[in-house]
Amino acid sequence: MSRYRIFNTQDAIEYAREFGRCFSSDSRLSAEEIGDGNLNLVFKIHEEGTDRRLIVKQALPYVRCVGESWPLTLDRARIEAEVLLRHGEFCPEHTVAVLHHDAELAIMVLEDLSHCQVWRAGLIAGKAYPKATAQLGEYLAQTLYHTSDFHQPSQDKKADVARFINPEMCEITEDVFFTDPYRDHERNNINPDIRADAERLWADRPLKARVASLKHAFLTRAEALLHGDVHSGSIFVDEDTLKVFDAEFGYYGPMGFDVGSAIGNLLLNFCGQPGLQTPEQASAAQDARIQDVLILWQTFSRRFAALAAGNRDQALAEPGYLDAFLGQVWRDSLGFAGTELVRRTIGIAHVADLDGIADAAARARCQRTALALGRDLILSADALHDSGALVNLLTSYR
Ligand SMILES: Nc1ncnc2c1ncn2[C@@H]1O[C@H](COP(=O)(O)OP(=O)(O)O)[C@@H](O)[C@H]1O
Ligand SMILES: CSC[C@H]1O[C@H](OP(=O)(O)O)[C@H](O)[C@@H]1O
Repeated sequence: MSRYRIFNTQDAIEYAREFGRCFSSDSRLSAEEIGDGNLNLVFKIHEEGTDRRLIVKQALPYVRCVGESWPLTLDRARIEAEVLLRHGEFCPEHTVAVLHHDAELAIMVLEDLSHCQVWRAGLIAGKAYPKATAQLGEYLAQTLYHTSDFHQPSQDKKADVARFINPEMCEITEDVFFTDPYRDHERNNINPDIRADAERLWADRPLKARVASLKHAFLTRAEALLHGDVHSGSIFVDEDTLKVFDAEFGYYGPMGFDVGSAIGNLLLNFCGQPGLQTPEQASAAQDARIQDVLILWQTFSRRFAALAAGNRDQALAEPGYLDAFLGQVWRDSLGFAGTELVRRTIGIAHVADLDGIADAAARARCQRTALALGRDLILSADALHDSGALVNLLTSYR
């Protein structure tokens, strides 16, 4: 019989005391449930009179934001813990630390990062984190390179592809990223003011053909162990720190999906700026987001190339191949970034960068920008040969 049960705050306190190994036995602990994501319970445990804190995260047997009508595998908690541990081997400075996990209870104990801010909230508030995009590029290069065939021995990699197969979570992405937003589906969440724009997208056959090819890449290309949902709400930052968390969608997939999700979320913030701040502030923030995208790609691609210079596979080390491969990752990233813009605007899961805009007319304008830019990125990914071409495209949306 399974030991699984849904935790309350008292269970979380006892669990943290036993497995967190940082609280003294006679200390008084308090807990609050702080989960604001779509899927899980998250408890913050605090030792009274000290600054010692831990996080206890537990998967529910269903999608939290929908309810018990959408059952969901508990194995996602094992995957999340194991992806974070694996990414932590290669990039400990930018991966949240997993202190303990238990697959049967679908639970993990994490370092507490509440001294940092969720990046999305910071970007919406107009805060600058000058190191963040280079740090994220470093995280992506380290984790994607070290779990790819450029580094992993072939048999080890295939065993890991099986270990991280994650079919149920991938199916969610396959549906909510690549399928639902391109047709009239009950799971979509569409602002009535932009319904006509969504309907135009549903009739756009060249666009849907490109989305089909991106979905096909997501279904078939096991290039590296992805985080699987690198959005700005899955990243904590402060002036010096960047830490990625929430990796339950991890699996072996195309690298451009992680890079593109990160770029897409920077661009969602770019699109929301005219509705979030004064025109002068919005203009400066949009410049900053364009720079962020460039720095992210530059750091990722340069670090990846430097790591791959020492790669083990003689055939993959053939001169010219690495450049060709990174060119493919660039094109994939732009396409996947486009699908992130579209799905966060009219699909099931939205973002505060757009939905948080108070004025309804401004919100609709920014959502239209996100849809149009998303469409453009998907359709023109193969023609945007370098970052200069991307800057020109983004500048035309300012
Ligand atoms: N390690 C952590 N430290 C501090 N807060 C955290 C930590 N992990 C999660 N949280 C908080 O809990 C929220 C939900 O966590 P998340 O992992 O995104 O859940 P879900 O899997 O349901 O999306 C985050 O937005 C953040 O506020
Ligand atoms: C019904 S799952 C939709 C959506 O939820 C996940 O987001 P979060 O990290 O905020 O929990 C993921 O992006 C899924 O696509």
